[in-house]
Amino acid sequence: MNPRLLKEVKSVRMLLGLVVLQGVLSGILIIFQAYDLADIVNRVYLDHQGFVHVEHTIWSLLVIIIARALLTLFGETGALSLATKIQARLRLQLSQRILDAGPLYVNREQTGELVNTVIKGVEDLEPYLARYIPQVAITGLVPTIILIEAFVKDWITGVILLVTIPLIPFFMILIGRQAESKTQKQWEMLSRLSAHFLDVLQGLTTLKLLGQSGHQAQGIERASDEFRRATMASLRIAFLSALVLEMLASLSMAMVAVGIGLRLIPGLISFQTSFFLLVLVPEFYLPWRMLGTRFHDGLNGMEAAKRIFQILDAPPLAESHGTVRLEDVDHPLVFDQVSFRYEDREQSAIEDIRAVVHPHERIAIVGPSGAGKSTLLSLVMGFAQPSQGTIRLGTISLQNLDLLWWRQQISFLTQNPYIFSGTLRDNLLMANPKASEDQLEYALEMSGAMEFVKMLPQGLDTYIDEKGRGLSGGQKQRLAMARAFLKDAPIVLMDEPTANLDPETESILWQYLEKLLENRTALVVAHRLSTARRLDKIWVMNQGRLVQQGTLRELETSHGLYHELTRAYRASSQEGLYAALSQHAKTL
Ligand SMILES: Nc1ncnc2c1ncn2[C@@H]1O[C@H](COP(=O)(O)OP(=O)(O)OP(=O)(O)O)[C@@H](O)[C@H]1O
Repeated sequence: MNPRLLKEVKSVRMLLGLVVLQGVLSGILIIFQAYDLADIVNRVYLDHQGFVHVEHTIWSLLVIIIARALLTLFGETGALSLATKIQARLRLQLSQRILDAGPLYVNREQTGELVNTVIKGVEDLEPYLARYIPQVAITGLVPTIILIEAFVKDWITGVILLVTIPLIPFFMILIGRQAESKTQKQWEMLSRLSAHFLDVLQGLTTLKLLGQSGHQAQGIERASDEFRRATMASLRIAFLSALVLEMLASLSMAMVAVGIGLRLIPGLISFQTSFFLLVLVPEFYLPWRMLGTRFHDGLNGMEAAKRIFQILDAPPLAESHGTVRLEDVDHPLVFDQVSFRYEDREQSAIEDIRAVVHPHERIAIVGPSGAGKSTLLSLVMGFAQPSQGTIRLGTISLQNLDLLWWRQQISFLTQNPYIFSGTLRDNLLMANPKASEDQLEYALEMSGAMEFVKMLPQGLDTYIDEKGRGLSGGQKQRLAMARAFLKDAPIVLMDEPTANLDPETESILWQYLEKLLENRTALVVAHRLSTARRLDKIWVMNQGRLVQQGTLRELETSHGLYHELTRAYRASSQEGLYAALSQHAKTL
């Protein structure tokens, strides 16, 4: 068993103990049941005794049957509650883990596959935890008790049982190995199918415009066909296993029956003992047969457990666990030889950045695609730790700061702000749950969102669908800005929030953004030169390095990269800016 899952199971060992105890008690009752049954048949058919003589045995049989039914009921409930307890805890741990790991981790993983693991994977654990695990313990105990009883009653039957039983686990292991690899394949195929489907959903607009939706439908069909084949292959193994177990158990039972029959005719064994043994022997093999079936039912869970613990135990993308909280953030933000490399990349995304952001200074970061601008912001937000060097607030390394506190000091505006399903009010209050109605109104006014919120039928209580469907890009940006005003954090990070908007909306929004940036420290990834010009200083990045920095005037008068950029920008479009930047950087 997966050692990590074992640890989880151990945490509910009391419950597991009760479930196994129920199985064992039920097994012991089977012996009494067989005994009563044999006694009744013996008295009525062989000794021709009347009802009065067997009445108490019939009552005893009835009590045993009812007791076994009750035990089964308790056992089932206990096993299910054992499984749901572990499942609930794993679901919580997984979501916590994914939330803690942050956006860089989620970007790295395939979202569809993650969803599949958290939802279906955890669900698949139920048959494994509730049925297979208790059955392992029951299979170890019940046949042993029956075996001892068989030896006591008739040692020849005992020997036959003892000799035939190892064949069953032997074949189970043999077939089990095959089944495991087939189930692994089945799980991979399902994950691929989920990931593919989610990919298609998220990229539907692009696919439609590229005329690729038909092609993708074929892709889904292919993935689904592969999944079907993998499922059939694992089902074939499960059927084969059931067949082999059934055959082995039947053959063994036949051997016992022949052995008893041969001795019954010459009177070497009594009828009652023979009947008792014949009723009992199938119960000896039953736990093994059930173990086989439950093993196959639980295989998906075993496979899912591997992936679940892979996620839970993956090295964190380095959330820090510092505890330092400062009075305020009016200290320089120092980048001291900062480098960062993504785990699966050879080249560093950030290379030896040395710079200082003074309090209330507003920095524009420019550079071509892939220069490392977003990664730099991620490092500041603590989504990952530098591979080398440190980022410090004054003298304190970000790693030593209490991350929760640090993130409270930061507002982040992106190109595509996320609006959660819920009311507009819910969305705004996320930034400051204690905000008063006045503060909400102020934030809406300051971000220019009031105008359109007023027009909505239910104002702030209007329900917004997933991802802010029904709102324009500019409206979403205004709401994001309102969140930033509400949060009132002293540091603002932006990944140029107006980059996707038309020039007119952009210039209106900037009137509000400038108010937001007043008296705050800001790092703004600028995709437009006009944005860069609005801020105090400009950092020019290329291939992870900070290749130039200074005020607009300094950069314009120096014969550096920025000079090239502005020339290119004036000569053509913003694409020209970045093309020139890349070209220039290569010659540096
Ligand atoms: N999650 C990730 N895993 C692995 N590599 C990544 C990841 N995110 C970014 N990178 C790589 O790191 C480098 C820097 O990327 P980054 O997104 O920081 O650049 P950028 O300057 O913000 O680009 P853009 O302007 O296109 O957003 C790139 O080479 C990119 O491929």
